[in-house]
Amino acid sequence: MRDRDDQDNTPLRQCLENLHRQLQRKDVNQFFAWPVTDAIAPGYSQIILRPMDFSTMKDKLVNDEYSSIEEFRNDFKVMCDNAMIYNHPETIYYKAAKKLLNIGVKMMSKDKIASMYRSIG
Ligand SMILES: CC(=O)c1cc(-c2ccccn2)c2ncccn12
Repeated sequence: MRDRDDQDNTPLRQCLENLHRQLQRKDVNQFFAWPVTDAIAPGYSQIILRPMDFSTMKDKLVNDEYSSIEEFRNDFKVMCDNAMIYNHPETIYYKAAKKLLNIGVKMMSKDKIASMYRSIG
């Protein structure tokens, strides 16, 4: 029986905590820190059917809802893609999402993920 502590410091969990921290540091304006609300983005919940943000990703991480780095990377990509769907290309949000996505794709390339799995054994 694995107690709570065991689940806290599995190699995958440590890897995801590290990736989450590194990626969130790149969101200097904290545009992606919290769920986007209809109050700040009119009609958002009608247009974006699968919202995602760093706080939700952290909750999923803490609740061990990610069984792989690829699942984590998918949520990250959804978060960035949402911003490029809802916002026009000339907005600060679209540009921030494009830049963040580029950083994340490099940080979580197939090769990088393979080497992470090798390092976490
Ligand atoms: C990520 C995103 O689409 C976003 C974040 C924000 C945001 C996030 C934090 C503070 C202010 N605005 C936002 N505001 C209007 C339209 C879209 N957004």
